[in-house]
Amino acid sequence: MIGVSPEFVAACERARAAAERSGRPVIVSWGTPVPAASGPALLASASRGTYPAFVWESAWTGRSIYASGSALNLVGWGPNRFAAISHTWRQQARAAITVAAAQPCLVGRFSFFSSSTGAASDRPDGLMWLPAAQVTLRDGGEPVLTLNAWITPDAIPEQAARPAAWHARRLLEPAPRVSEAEIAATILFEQPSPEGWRDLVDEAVTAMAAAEFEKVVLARQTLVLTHSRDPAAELLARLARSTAGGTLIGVGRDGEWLVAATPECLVRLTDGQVHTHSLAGTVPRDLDSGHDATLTARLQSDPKLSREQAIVTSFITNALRAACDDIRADAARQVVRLATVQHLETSIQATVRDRDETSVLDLAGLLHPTPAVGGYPRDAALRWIERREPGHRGWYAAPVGWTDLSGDGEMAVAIRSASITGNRATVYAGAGLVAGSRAAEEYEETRWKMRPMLAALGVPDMDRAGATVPTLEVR
Ligand SMILES: C=C(O[C@@H]1C=C(C(=O)O)C=C[C@H]1O)C(=O)O
Repeated sequence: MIGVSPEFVAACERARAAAERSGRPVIVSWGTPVPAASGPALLASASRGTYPAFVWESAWTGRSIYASGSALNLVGWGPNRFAAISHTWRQQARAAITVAAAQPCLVGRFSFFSSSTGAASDRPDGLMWLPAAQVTLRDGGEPVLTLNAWITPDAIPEQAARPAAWHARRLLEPAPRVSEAEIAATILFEQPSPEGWRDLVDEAVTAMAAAEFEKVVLARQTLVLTHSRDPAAELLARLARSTAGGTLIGVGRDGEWLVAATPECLVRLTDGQVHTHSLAGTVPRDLDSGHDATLTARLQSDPKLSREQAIVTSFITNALRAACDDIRADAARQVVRLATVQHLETSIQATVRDRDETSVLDLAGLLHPTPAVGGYPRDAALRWIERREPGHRGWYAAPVGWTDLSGDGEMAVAIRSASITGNRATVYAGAGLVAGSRAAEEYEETRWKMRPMLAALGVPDMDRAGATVPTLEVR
């Protein structure tokens, strides 16, 4: 049981004095190792309830973050939302007071599209926040609990320290077990319908034949009614145990959850070094290893899939030029194998030119959306998506992640994702279209991509169920 740590209260008093001197509120963070904390328990604690929640289990860096509550929200609107939040965070970070083992970070997510005028809808296009309490786990390291507060000149330290201590207790106290019971969920509808999908793919292929654009990613949504008591917590627990693969993400804010198990990293920044990849081109997996290898060979040799992925590589290397030098794309492409699909991947590295002025958020702003989820040329493809794709993308295929006080961090692309409100989940998947794409094949591809999320939600696999329907032979 954690009370309000006297050391944190003392740090809040220091921050108050600093805020009084400067006339501006100051971030204060205090940290302590919590050796007994475990990933699955933290996942369960962070994902229940209605408080601001952030869960991150990175497949790329091995870093996990479990966070509860918010000490400070940064909201941004419009196409400039990444740079605006980055700028404000940099100012806050410069004055921040960190004590002991503190590892504060800003966490959150962005929308795929932005309102051009700002404040056009009630949901900000970008929302990142400093959690009240967070536990960070790194491969091989001890879990560290960090308490954060934003201290104004007139704050009373004992009071200002309380929310962080309360959220820390919530994170570290054992949560009730997430139900392991068989779950069930029902598909309500698909958007667009299979026929609508066919028409849209044909329309996109015609637009590409008329050279309006070279590639566009068309997405569809499956709306699911879940019968879980706590859908986000149960879904995250199931995805963590499943073979879905990728980085596990849960973002709970304002009564809505974004949940993803994504293979796609938008960008990572560590000490001025940029890591990213172009991930595109898809074939399914097969349980039979011989057939699986044949599919991999097709992935590596099909000129259409190669083209789809090369467009992404060249876009990323060009976009990074605005802030980076020494941009290198690996000569050899890799294959990323997931539970139901496999993709082509090219690793890309670069060095940031001005470390003081470039955070992982600025880099995300340069890259989003890449042609892996938007299209190429970008503006023409995005205009087509906005006009023709039914339903809003919301947080789907958009940046989500974290950044620390130095601007380092990880941003993922929220694909293989679902958004959950109450007992309704919307599952998203898209497919890259180029000249020669066929509607039926692309539809199948989106079904494979949705499968792990639908399975974790409890939607039965109708293909497999069909195979087990008993048959009576009548004579
Ligand atoms: C758009 C999605 O995935 C993207 C599209 C891919 C493709 O078209 O082959 C492959 C990987 C992702 O970059 C999605 O999963 O929703």
